[in-house]
Amino acid sequence: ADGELSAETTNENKLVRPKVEFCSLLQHAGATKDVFTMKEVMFYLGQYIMQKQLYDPKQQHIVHCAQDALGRVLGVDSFSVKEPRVLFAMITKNLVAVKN
Ligand SMILES: COc1nc(N(C)C)ncc1-n1nc2c(c1C(C)C)[C@H](c1ccc(C#N)cc1)N(c1cc(Cl)c[nH]c1=O)C2=O
Repeated sequence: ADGELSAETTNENKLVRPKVEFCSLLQHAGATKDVFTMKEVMFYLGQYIMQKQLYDPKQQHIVHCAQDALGRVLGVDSFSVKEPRVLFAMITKNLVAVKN
């Protein structure tokens, strides 16, 4: 059904190449390469969010990113970490699949 996460997207071993601005954001979180697995993308984004404390102090599953490069890259002012479909949809717009 539409809105279903494609197995492709959520396959954490899938190799992807982040677009330029997204890649510099991952590098800000410590990444040192330009091809990642989806699992690595989620790890570095998670590190970025925690390091910059972008989560809401009260509702910690909400990430506020309107004033941050993350918001520009994902195209939203805030999101919930409890919405995998929404999250993967925003993230995959910034990735190009790597043919291997
Ligand atoms: C604000 O978030 C948190 N705050 C706290 N505090 C104590 C304040 N503890 C844990 C989390 N937290 N929960 C989840 C995640 C985190 C951290 C690593 C951001 C990750 C995650 C979420 C969003 C992106 C993006 N852009 C990347 C990774 N995540 C994941 C969500 C999905 Cl859909 C796939 N993989 C994940 O790791 C979760 O469920």
